[in-house]
Amino acid sequence: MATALSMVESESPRELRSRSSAILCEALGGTGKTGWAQCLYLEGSGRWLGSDDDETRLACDDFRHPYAHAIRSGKPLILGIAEARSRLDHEGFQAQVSALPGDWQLAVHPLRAVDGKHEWLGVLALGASPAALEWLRRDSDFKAFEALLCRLWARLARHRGERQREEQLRASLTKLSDGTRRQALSDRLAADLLGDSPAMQTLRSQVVRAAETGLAVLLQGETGTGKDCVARAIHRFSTRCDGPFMAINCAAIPETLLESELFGHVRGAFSGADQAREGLIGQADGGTLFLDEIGDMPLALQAKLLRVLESGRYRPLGANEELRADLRLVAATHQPLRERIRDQRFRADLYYRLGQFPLTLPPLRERREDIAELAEAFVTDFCAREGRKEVGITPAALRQLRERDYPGNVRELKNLVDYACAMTRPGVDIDLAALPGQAESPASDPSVDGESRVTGPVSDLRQALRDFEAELIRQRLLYFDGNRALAAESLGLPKRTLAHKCRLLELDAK
Ligand SMILES: Nc1ncnc2c1ncn2[C@@H]1O[C@H](COP(=O)(O)OP(=O)(O)OP(=O)(O)O)[C@@H](O)[C@H]1O
Repeated sequence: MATALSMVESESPRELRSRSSAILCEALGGTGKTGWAQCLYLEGSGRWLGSDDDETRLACDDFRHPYAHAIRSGKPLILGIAEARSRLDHEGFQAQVSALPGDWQLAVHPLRAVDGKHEWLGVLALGASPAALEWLRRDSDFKAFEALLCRLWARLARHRGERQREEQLRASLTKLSDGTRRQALSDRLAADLLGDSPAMQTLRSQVVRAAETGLAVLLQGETGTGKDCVARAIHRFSTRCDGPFMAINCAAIPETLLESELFGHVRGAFSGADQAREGLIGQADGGTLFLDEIGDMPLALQAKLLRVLESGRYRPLGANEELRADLRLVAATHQPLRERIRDQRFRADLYYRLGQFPLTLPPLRERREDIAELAEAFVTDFCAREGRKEVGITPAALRQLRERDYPGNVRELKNLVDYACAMTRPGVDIDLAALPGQAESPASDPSVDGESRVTGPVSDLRQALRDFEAELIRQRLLYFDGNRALAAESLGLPKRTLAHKCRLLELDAK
């Protein structure tokens, strides 16, 4: 009963084999010195037998060991150890029996399931004196033991097989659902980060991956490629989405103010600090801190930022105590940070810490196929913003947009489309003439006639250009109701240059 219980309590075929071998060794003579027993298992493919104790593999069609004979005949066999040593020269088998006394015998019992399936399980190898083996074979308990072993083994093996299959299924389901979930997130992201080019698809799936982790993300890309959009998306798709998203442009804030903006200060920390103020690091606790233009951060602050990233601790200006903040950092730059490191203007250790998950945003020139989708979306946005009926873009204008260069990337394209929308009569499709720099094209809007035509025969090119320039600026000023800032922006000119031209051309704002 104790033997049966010990076998029944086995939780795996391997454990059952080990317990059974120990029980048999003991039955054959106590400590194992007078008996040897081993259960070999038939590997899943049915091609070889293996031992739990070592790496031994014994092929079932290799008759240089006795197990192949027992499996082949389906019957137990018995042979003297001395004979086995001289006749059966399989290396693995010889290693098994080399330590057994020559006057012992080896009994091999093929084992198969005793249920309807009769699957082969393995073999039971017993070494002992002929008398001990004879006694064992005659013992009715041994038959019961063998039957129990086969029954339990088959059940455990099947159960295990099912469990493994279940685990595999679960794993593949998880994988599948992970994949499906990520795809769904990527698709959702496509509503904000437009573009169907392979580069944008890759970027969106990287954003989803980055959002899943808590790693610091470094966004690198030219101006206007969408770094700000990506930083916000990473926050929105992360587990921190309910926490704050704090953003700061390190280039836009004077060096002296940047530290207190980031770290905060206590009352009286510096002259004018009549109130304590929490910095952005503290405010971003539980959320995301987005540091734009990180390449412009002064070296002294870089060291302090590194400390925040390494330890989660920071000290507000003038404070004695350190505070803790749990935040994810997303940093962005259009600068080649490696060059800044070479120039010793950026810390290499911070660069590597920031770039735990580096992401590079492709410039628009490398994904021209996205221009049409972007332009159409920007027209739709404009119409919605201005409460206008939705319009399209003519094929000629679209072709022109695709062929242009955009050093300012998507931002430049967006501004251009906004301008073209503004220059087009409501309800009319955006045509070539509405795009800046389209002097020779027919105008879709009478208001831009003056911009797009050089009238009369030209006998003096300089004068014609001056007239054209004056007319163009006059029209723009009219269009923007005399607002020089808007007119200058729409012409890609600094405000001061436009003012200068107005003076030269004797144009007034009104
Ligand atoms: N893939 C995109 N789909 C839709 N809009 C985009 C995309 N990429 C950028 N934009 C738009 O272009 C403009 C500029 O984007 P953003 O500010 O994110 O660029 P940036 O790389 O952060 O620029 P900078 O380096 O100058 O700060 C924004 O209006 C943004 O909404």
